[in-house]
Amino acid sequence: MVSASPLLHEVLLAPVASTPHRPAVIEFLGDDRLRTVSYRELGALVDSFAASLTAAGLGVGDRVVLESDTSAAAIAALLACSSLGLPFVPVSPEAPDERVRAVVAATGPRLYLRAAEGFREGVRGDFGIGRFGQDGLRIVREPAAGTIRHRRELTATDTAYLIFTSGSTGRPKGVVMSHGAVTSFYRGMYTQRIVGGRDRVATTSPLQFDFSLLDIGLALGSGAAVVPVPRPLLRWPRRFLRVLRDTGATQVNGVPSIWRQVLRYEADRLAGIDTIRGVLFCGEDFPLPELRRLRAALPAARLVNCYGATESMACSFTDVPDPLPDDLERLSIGAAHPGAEMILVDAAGRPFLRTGEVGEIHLRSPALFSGYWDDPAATSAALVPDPVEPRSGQRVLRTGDLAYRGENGELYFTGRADSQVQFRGNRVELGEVERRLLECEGITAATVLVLPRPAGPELCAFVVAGPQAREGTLLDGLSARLARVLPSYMVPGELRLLTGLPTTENGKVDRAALAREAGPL
Ligand SMILES: Nc1ncnc2c1ncn2[C@@H]1O[C@H](COS(=O)(=O)NC(=O)C[C@H](N)c2ccccc2)[C@@H](O)[C@H]1O
Repeated sequence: MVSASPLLHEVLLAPVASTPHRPAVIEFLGDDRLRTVSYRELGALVDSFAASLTAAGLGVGDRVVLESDTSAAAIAALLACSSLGLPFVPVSPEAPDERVRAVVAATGPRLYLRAAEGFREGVRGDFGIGRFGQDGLRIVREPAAGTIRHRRELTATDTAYLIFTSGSTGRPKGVVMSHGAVTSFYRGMYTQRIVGGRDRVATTSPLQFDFSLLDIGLALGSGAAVVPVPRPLLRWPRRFLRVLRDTGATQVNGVPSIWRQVLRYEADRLAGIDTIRGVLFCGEDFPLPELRRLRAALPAARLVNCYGATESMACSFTDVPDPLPDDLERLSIGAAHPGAEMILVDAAGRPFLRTGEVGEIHLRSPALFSGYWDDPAATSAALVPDPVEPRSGQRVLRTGDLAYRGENGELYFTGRADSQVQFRGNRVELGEVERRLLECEGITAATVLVLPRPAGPELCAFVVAGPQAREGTLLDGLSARLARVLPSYMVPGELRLLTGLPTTENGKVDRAALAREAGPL
């Protein structure tokens, strides 16, 4: 039975009472060593951390920056914050100083919690400093005296966490998620029956990316175990697979890029790990040639395409068709999880139900964010009047994502509204060019950008070849093949073959890095 509580820690710690001895977190320590933390032990750690935070004088609403990768102690720290009404703000140990400084400047935390010894020299402020680990949470610098807060009881509307998204444009935005929003999303997720009490959920995303919070909620709310995959090992296919095998992971969650090198070099070794029975991915399109290779390596696994934005954590879970039809053009993102609804709205702002017509997805959901931290303008641009009944006072999330409704009633994501570019007087959907490139023999991943060139902007394609491709001749005739399926203005003027695509800290293709690498010719 999944807890109906609107508070994050109550939902995720429910198994402490029902299955205290089951593993809550299984940590890979390397060299065949694992550390298992039971639900009872996790609960005790949460209580210990909460006592330390209370003793430090923190009160409801005080922000706590949490710098850590996912671990039993980090999960205990975020649950301890949750139990005291302290919004936690996760940042990665890999995050550059200036990004952490921006988050600290924006949120004014009372406390900066760090897992590892040592401390960033470049981030200063009048916040308190604490360190936490398996043996407890230690305040090494007292937080400054707090403002008087007239709060004692936690409610569903209190803030559980802030996630700063790099945002496709400029200044990072702090997505404010309430307890009620997160637990509403979790309850919608649990209806999909993705994992059960005996599962082990490998999580590969950094804690600053809410995919990690989905994984933690998926596991703990189901009485399963979280298996944090050490981030440095993700770069080495054999080491990544070694973690999955040695921990007995049954569910592996991550963005599509975590599979790129595994599928290119170690598909057979992946196929040999027969404990894996589910994969969930999100964040961007999973290139279909790679998805076919994943399906071939894990024929019995349930593959779930999870779509959504940090402003509602996510919103749909759609099983990948099995078998994958040969002529499949794109994956479905289905319909929103129970309790939420995706509406398509046309350019005039009118909702429509017609099939085959592209509209912008607007999300009606109890899991919507409270707003962007300290940014009312961006908030009102994202939380817009319900297009079905604007007079109702209801707000929906304007996602910026484009999709059409198929004959089966399911939605098909076609790209972001801002990835539609005007190119040589024509409207080009870069995702469409990428999709056509992926249909070409031997290409397993592709990203297309418009880059400035002396003779004017140019469509530049960056492609990755599959293991069998003859790289020497792969690009030959590629433009000619594309010209048969794309209008001439959509055929990239530049084609580059790469061994991999650069990714952001959250694991998505890093378009800015590609643009820098490609630089002005
Ligand atoms: N399955 C998809 N196919 C294709 N494009 C997608 C997909 N999931 C997102 N996206 C894209 O990514 C955008 C959201 O980006 S984000 O705000 O950084 N958040 C995320 O990417 C992760 C998201 N919070 C999440 C966390 C946990 C599970 C699922 C989703 C969406 O608006 C889509 O454009």
